Amino acid sequence: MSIKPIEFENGVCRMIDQRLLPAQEVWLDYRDYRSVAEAIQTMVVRGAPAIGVAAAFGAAFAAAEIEAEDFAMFESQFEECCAVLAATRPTAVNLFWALDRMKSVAKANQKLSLPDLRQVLLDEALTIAEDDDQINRTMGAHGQVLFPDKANILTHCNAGALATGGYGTALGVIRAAVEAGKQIEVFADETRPFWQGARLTAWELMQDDIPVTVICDNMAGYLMQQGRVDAVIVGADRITANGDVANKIGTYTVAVLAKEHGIPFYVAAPMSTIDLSLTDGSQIPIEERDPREVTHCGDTQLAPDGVKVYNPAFDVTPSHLVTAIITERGVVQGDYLNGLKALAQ
Ligand SMILES: CSC[C@@H](O)[C@@H](O)C(=O)COP(=O)(O)O
Repeated sequence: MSIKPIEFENGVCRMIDQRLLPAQEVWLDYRDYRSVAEAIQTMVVRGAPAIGVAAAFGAAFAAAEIEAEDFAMFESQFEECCAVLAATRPTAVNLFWALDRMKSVAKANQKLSLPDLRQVLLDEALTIAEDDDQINRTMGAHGQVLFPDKANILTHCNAGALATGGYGTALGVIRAAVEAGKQIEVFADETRPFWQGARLTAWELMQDDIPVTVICDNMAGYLMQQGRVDAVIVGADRITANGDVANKIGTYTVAVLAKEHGIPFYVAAPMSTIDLSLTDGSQIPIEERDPREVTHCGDTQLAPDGVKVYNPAFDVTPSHLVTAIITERGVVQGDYLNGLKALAQ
């Protein structure tokens, strides 16, 4: 069993507030697209696929709020609402993928009455959510064969059930290995500044009784040097046509360390994270977030008042450091340019 961070029932979208985990398990109710946009921006919901699922429900709420006499009028208002949702976070391409899918579905059903069109859009959001869970299970089955029994696996950030429609990408592969009967130990980087590893990965793996040890971000090299890491697996926010991978800040550092120590570095991501419109990682927009995430931990101040802060939320790992990319359509190794293109066809 694994948690689903986004649920929908009786016209209400419920999301577990990931800012409060693991100390408090609070579910928040959403009924309109502006508050969904705020939930994405403030990281109530986070993780590339989960952001896509939330945005799809946001778009469905927007459709329910729009009053229009014809499709042209509906479409222009719908696009404005989708632009509000799209402006929340720039790096994870799943956000734009989900909104584009909702806009295409609206266009394809433009002959429907407004109530029917609203229902079709809500059904599409529900499908995006359900499909994501299934995609992750398929990805897990493809990826778990890469892990030997008794493997110690290092992961960065949270690419688990909490970051998706369910089951997880990187943690989905780990779950699948455990379900296949393998004994797996996980090292979770704490993942400063938002602590996705210490707070979220540790919490969800403990819920499923998968052994996990939290380490500070600067401990990964020491562990690798001691031969205590057999493989690294992470998720992705955007993968470009040549296989460059944007993921949580600090992922690049882990990939360089893995290369130095001859440890395989795997990336697990659904096809909706692959952006073939970008040739390489230098074109990926990198989000910069509030300096307070660096200077404070909750209400505790960690750095002097007024100090200059730089807070990029993601970095790009060049494809030559990536051993394989695991998707629901199969595993690509080496020639990412042709391999990813072939999977996308
Ligand atoms: C399956 S999630 C993959 C990535 O989205 C994840 O590793 C990550 O970087 C999340 O960043 P976040 O800032 O928490 O949204």
